[in-house]
Amino acid sequence: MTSVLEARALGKRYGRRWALRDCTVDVPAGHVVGLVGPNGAGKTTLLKLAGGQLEPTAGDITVLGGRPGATPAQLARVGFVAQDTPVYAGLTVADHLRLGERLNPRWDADVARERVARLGLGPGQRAGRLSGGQRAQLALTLGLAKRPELLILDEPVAALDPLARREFLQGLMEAVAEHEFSVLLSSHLVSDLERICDYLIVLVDSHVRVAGETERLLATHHRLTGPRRDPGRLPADQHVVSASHTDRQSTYVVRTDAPIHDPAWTVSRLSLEDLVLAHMDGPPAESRRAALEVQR
Ligand SMILES: Nc1ncnc2c1ncn2[C@@H]1O[C@H](COP(=O)(O)OP(=O)(O)OP(=O)(O)O)[C@@H](O)[C@H]1O
Repeated sequence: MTSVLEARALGKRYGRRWALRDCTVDVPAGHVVGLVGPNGAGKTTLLKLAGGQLEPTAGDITVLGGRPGATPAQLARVGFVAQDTPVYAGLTVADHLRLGERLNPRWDADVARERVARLGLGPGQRAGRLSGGQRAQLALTLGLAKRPELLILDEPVAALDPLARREFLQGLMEAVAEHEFSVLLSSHLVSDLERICDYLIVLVDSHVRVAGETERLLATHHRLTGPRRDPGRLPADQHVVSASHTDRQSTYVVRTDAPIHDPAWTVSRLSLEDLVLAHMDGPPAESRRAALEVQR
């Protein structure tokens, strides 16, 4: 199956600072992909590289098998809704739909009209007078009516109240079920991502910390609690994601494909939020086994 997003050693540098570095990831098509990470981790940078708004400084990126933004045909296959729900304040809802139709060769006018009617947006209303939630819905409508194979959404629900957020995500999921396209969206709200995403990418400090199908990630991450133990004494196939210790007790989050039989450990599953937080908290991979020594 074609990859929706394939990056090899991808990097973007602003001046001397890397916003994204050594990013290697291969996401199969047909997923709703959540991109999560702390402020400044490089999420918007990765999304803009995927949308063709930025050129890489290093490495390669392909989206749906093509170079992002390289040709009009490639541009037509990818929808991009930027972080600040970009609509034109002076234009009406109907103006936006006309503009969308003019600019997008695969424009689906029925989808646009039906969504606008369902949302109760008046065609004559100016976008500048809409609420934040309505503006987000209008931007989503434009993205959906473009009928992309991949829809990229940069923090689409950040400004929305919980109800508007739920409606927005429901609308997105209904559209995905109906038209079967891939979605790549960033958010700080892991509970929202947990509801709608079946694939997750965690970015930390401009690097991909972990990526994979959420079910698989949940099945291969475990919390181990037991008598204090040095990370060097864990089996080699247990990759330490995060660790904390008291004088007597150690708690590890580990990633492993193998079952854990050690009777010294109490083993528990993680929620997706715990899993994300463990990766965001944990030291970089190269220093994880030395983590206990550093803390002493
Ligand atoms: N145009 C720019 N010029 C210089 N530095 C930039 C520019 N855009 C982003 N950066 C820097 O690149 C890094 C990654 O930024 P990016 O916006 O991709 O992060 P993010 O994960 O989307 O953050 P947030 O969650 O806060 O939106 C940050 O350190 C940021 O300051």
